[in-house]
Amino acid sequence: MSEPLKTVLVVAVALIDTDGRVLIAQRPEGKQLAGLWEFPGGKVDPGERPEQALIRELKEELGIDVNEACLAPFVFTSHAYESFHLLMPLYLCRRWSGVVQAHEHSALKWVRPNQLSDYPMPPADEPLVAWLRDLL
Ligand SMILES: Nc1nc2c([nH]c(=O)n2[C@@H]2O[C@H](COP(=O)(O)OP(=O)(O)OP(=O)(O)O)[C@@H](O)[C@H]2O)c(=O)[nH]1
Ligand SMILES: [Mg+2]
Repeated sequence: MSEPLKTVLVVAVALIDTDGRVLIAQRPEGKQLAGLWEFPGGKVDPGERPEQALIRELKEELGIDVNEACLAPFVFTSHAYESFHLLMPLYLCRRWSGVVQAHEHSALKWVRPNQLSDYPMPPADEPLVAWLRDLL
């Protein structure tokens, strides 16, 4: 019997601009899944609430400030990677302050929901992209 996979909680967000486009960010060289496009976010630290973690990650990764009330729970993905099991809720957010900047990614892009499938994303993100396309 193989060891059970550890479940890792990662929080992510679809930031939506006034034109209805969604922000995706390219993972930098040297990181797992480098070059793939993802939703900004990251791991929830011990003792941290998911929304707190997302607000922290958005400040670190994009330099923006988000109010917790502006984070709307949307859908989640549950995906077995080789070395861990990813559980990742995706929030929607249409309001923030500051200008998005790539502090930790190699590029950022605003994309229409029906064009998200043109960008290579981690396998766990596939169902999220389908939900965004169908529900936004
Ligand atoms: N942020 C984010 N992570 C994703 C997505 N899809 C996906 O499989 N992941 C996986 O979730 C895991 C954690 O994400 P992360 O690398 O952003 O974590 P983090 O910001 O805390 O970075 P760090 O661990 O380098 O400090 C990675 O293995 C990543 O590949 C996604 O759309 N957004
Ligand atoms: Mg991250």
